[in-house]
Amino acid sequence: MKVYITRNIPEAGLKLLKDAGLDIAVWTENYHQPEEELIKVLQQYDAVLVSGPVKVDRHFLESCRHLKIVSLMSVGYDNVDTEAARALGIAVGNTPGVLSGATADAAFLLMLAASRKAFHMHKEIIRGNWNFWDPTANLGLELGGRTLGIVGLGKIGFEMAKRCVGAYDMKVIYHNRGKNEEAEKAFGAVRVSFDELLEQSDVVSVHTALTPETKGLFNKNAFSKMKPSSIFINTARGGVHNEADLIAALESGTIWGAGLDVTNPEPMAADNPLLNMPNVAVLPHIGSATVDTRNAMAVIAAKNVILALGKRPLEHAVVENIHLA
Ligand SMILES: NC(=O)C1=CN([C@@H]2O[C@H](COP(=O)(O)OP(=O)(O)OC[C@H]3O[C@@H](n4cnc5c(N)ncnc54)[C@H](O)[C@@H]3O)[C@@H](O)[C@H]2O)C=CC1
Ligand SMILES: O=C(O)C(=O)CO
Repeated sequence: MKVYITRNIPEAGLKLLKDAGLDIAVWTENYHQPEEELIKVLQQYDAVLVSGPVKVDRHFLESCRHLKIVSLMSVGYDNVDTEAARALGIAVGNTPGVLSGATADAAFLLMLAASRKAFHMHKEIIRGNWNFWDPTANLGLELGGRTLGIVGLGKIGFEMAKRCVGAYDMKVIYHNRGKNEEAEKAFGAVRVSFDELLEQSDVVSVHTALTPETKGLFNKNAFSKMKPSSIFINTARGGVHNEADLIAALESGTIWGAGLDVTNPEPMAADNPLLNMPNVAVLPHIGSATVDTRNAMAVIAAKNVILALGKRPLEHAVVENIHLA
């Protein structure tokens, strides 16, 4: 059986695949393989491990209907047409849980960096602008006892709440599809409407999946309901906020600052105005990028491939394997 990997993955995952006797090939070029070329290559493979931003749409899936599994090395699956995969009998796996702590760390880092203008200060030193200690310059915001509003309180949102409560005793409110009893018990988190969350939060941190309902959720209307002293954090997907509206909200002082690990498009252009705003911190989608987490993600993604090819249920399924033994 042959497995194609769309971008090199940690050795722990490769080893599992090799030890299972699978024949593997990895795309190692310094650019993403063009979609049509990838589809052509995949005609020779039984499974694909998607370890990069590949658009697994209906055209892709119909062109690769022989695949037993699309194994994502990510928890997010907004790049996959899951309805088409289900209809075509192609299993889809993902890697939830193991990346929650690392991604919440990135959200926490962005919150602190934006609140103290840290990335901007770093650039100012490089520019030679560290002149003197000024009692009225470079002032940031403190987080102690403030209100954290989490939109999408699932696994990563929970870890973010844990950090903010532990470090700053922040009050947690949340907006979610369902009640999160564990968070209510652990942090006294209170479920509120989306508008209440916007109006009451000092920090709004987004942790939902990108879906038709959450696409562009943070637009001019949403930002207008936030406090002028508030900070917007997005480590979910860039499509959840409208970038032009975010820039306008920051420029007009409608909100105070922002921290982004995800943008739309990715990569962000080097001349994007957000990169020159003092109260904004941007990272290049590195939420899950720690050695331990990427190893763990690679292992799950590899296991899902092995399970699908062995006609067994996946460890983590977005679309379950219908070809069970
Ligand atoms: N920056 C990065 O490197 C990473 C980003 N992510 C993103 O984070 C997202 C969340 O991951 P997890 O916490 O593991 O997922 P999860 O499924 O545990 O949590 C998502 C939460 O959002 C809620 N939700 C979904 N639609 C909603 C809506 N319309 N309104 C309110 N709440 C809604 C769900 O009920 C759930 O509680 C992923 O889908 C992915 O896009 C994940 C990992 C790394
Ligand atoms: O897992 C995801 O969804 C990511 O964005 C990368 O870890």
